[in-house]
Amino acid sequence: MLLNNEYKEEIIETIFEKSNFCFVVVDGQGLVTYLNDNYCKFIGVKLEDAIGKHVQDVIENTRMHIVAQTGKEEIADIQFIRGNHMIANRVPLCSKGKIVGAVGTVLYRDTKEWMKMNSHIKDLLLEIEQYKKKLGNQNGATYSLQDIVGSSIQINKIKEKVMKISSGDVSILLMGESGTGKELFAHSIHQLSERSMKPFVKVNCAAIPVDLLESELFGYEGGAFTGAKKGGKLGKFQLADGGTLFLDEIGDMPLDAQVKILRVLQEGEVEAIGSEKTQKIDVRIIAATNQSLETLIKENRFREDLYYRINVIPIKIPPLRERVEDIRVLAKFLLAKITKRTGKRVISFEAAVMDFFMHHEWPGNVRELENVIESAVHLTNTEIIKLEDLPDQMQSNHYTTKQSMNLKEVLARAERQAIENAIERAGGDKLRAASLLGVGKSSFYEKMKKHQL
Ligand SMILES: Nc1ncnc2c1ncn2[C@@H]1O[C@H](COP(=O)(O)OP(=O)(O)OP(=O)(O)O)[C@@H](O)[C@H]1O
Repeated sequence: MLLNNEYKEEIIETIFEKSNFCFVVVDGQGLVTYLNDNYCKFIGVKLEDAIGKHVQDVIENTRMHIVAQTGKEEIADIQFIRGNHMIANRVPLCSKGKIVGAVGTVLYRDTKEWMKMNSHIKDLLLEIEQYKKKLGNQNGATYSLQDIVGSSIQINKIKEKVMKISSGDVSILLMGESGTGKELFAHSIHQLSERSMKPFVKVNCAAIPVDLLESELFGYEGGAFTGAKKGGKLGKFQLADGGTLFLDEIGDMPLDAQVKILRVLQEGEVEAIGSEKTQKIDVRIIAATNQSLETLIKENRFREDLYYRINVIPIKIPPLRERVEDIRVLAKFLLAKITKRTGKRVISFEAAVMDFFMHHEWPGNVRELENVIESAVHLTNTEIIKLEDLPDQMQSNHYTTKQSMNLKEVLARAERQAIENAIERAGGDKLRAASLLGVGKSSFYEKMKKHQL
C-alpha cells in the first residue's frame, strides 16, 4: 500500500526521522548502513562516523549483527547502553527469501522513560478503577439482573417477574434457603426501579444485637442514652430515604422492633430515639427470609400485620437442587469469577466432578457451590479440577450419594459419564465420540439429549 502512496517518501522520512524512535539498519556482515538522527543523538555519534563501521564499534552491547546472521528476531530485549537499560527490537531484513541484514528500533531510550510510561499507565488505571468503584457503590447496590446466572425455567421466570414488578413501589418479600441469591435479586430490583439513583441500604436483622437494632434502624439524638454519640446518629431508614431498605433475615427481627417498623411503614414517618420530632420518610421495603414466616406467625414470633405489609409481592427462589440445569452454567461462571480474582489459571472441571455437582444436594446452595470451587481452585495442581481436589467432607458425601442410588440411577450416571469422557477424548468431535463408544450417530445424539449434554 505504501508503495502506491503519493507521499511514500514523506511517510518513510517521518517514520524514520521525525518519530521519537531510534532506528538502525545493518547489512549481512553487521556493517551499519543507516542510523537515524535520534539514534545518533542518543549514542552521541555523527552519522558519517557510523556508516560503514561494524555495529559493535558503534553501539554498545548490540546484537544486531547476530540477528542479521541467524535471522531470528529479538523483541523487547533489554540492552544496557550508556549507563541505562533500553528496550530494543531487532528484526531480520529479508529480500527475495534471503537475509540481507537487520533493522533495530529502540522503544524507550532508558528504563526511566519506560518506568515513567508504565507508572503513568498504572496511575491512570488505578484512577479509573476508583471512579468505577465509586460509581458502582454510589447507591449501595452492586448487582443487576445480568449478574444472576442460570438457564433454568424457574430462574428465568423469576427474572421476568422481577422485570415486571421492579418499577412500582410495592413491598417485596424474597423467600428461599440460605445462599440461593436473595440478596442478588434485592440489588437487581433496586437497580431496575425508579429509585436506582437513590440509596440502597441493607440491614441484616440477624447480625445486629437486639438492643442495638432500634437505634440502627431509626437513629438517635445526641445524648439519647449513655454511650450515644454527641451529634446523634442517622438510622438506616433515614439513610435509605428516597431509596430502598433491604431487611435481610427479617424472621430474626425482635417483636418490639417489628411493631415500630410497622408504624413507620403505615405512617411514613420515623422518630429517632430520644427525639420529640418525627421525620417524613419515603422508602421501599424489600425483605428476605430463609425461614417460613407463616410458621413464625403460628409460633407468635412474627406479627401477622407486618407480614401482610411486607408480603405484597412474594418471590420464592428455589434451592439449587431443584434447578439442576443451573449447576453447570453456575459452576463455569463461578470458576471464571474465582480464577479472575485469585489469578490462578484453572480452566475447567473433569466430567466426574461436574457429574458429582449435578447429584449433590447443595444444602448451602450457590454459596456452597462457590466455596467448594474456590477451595478446589486453591488445592488443584493442574488446570482441570478433579474429584480429589474437592474438600474431604464432600468426597465422603460423594460415596454416600453413590451408595443411596438405585440401579437405574447408577446406570444413567455411568452412561452420562462415558459420553462426556468420549466427547472429551474426541476433542469435541461428536461423530468420533460415538464411534469410540461403538454406538450409532442417532442413538448417540438421543443419549446426549437425554442427559442434557
Ligand atoms: N444465580 C446466581 N448467579 C450468580 N451468583 C449467584 C447466584 N445466586 C447466588 N450467587 C452467589 O452466591 C452467593 C450467595 O448469594 P446471596 O448472598 O444473594 O444469597 P442469599 O439467599 O441472600 O443468602 P442468605 O440468606 O444466607 O443471606 C453470593 O456470592 C452470590 O453472588
